[in-house]
Amino acid sequence: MRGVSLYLIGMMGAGKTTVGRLLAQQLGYGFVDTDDVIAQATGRAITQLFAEEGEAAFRQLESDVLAQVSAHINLTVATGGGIVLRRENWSYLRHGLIVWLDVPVELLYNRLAEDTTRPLLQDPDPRGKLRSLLEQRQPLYSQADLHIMVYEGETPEQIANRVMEAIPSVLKNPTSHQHKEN
Ligand SMILES: Nc1ncnc2c1ncn2[C@@H]1O[C@H](COP(=O)(O)OP(=O)(O)O)[C@@H](O)[C@H]1O
Ligand SMILES: O=C(O)C1=C[C@@H](OP(=O)(O)O)[C@@H](O)[C@H](O)C1
Ligand SMILES: [Mg+2]
Repeated sequence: MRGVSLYLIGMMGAGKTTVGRLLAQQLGYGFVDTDDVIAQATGRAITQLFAEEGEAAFRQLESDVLAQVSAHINLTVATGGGIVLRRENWSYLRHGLIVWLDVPVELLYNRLAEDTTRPLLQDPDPRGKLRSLLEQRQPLYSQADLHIMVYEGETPEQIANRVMEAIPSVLKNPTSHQHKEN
């Protein structure tokens, strides 16, 4: 990887935080979760931030955090599912290798049905909400460097292993990141 950071994108519940942690261990990288950084910096949980400041304020914080994180190498970064929405965020994500964890809506729903920490899913029809969010975001997620389809029953370890195996096929030519060696 030569220090190139990994950015995990995908829907809420896709496993970015869980798989990202494993990938950081395997790569010997640091691990950053943009939601955690925001929560620590503000002293407020994501749900509380959405309720008190609104989504727009959260998105601004998210961009600010991503901008700072993208200055570093040797990181695995778990992003929030909506990071793809702002165009400016892509210029930061492109500092590293972008991996889309693509998980079917039914699986996302099963994982998050009892979860109260995703404010956007506090909706009378959470399954429909997941579907409409995915429909809106799919064209954005598909701009990732690596598309990992996740299947029912796969463990986080198995998914992390598949990401590791797929990385060499898309690793950007190091000469595009660094000066050519003489
Ligand atoms: N491969 C998996 N199989 C089963 N459950 C998973 C898997 N990956 C993550 N989870 C669970 O799904 C939920 C969402 O995972 P998380 O890593 O927080 O996703 P994200 O950060 O993409 O929202 C958590 O409860 C987590 O334990
Ligand atoms: O999809 C989204 O817009 C969001 C996803 C969440 O992160 P995860 O993708 O880690 O659940 C969190 O950033 C916030 O609740 C908004
Ligand atoms: Mg997460």
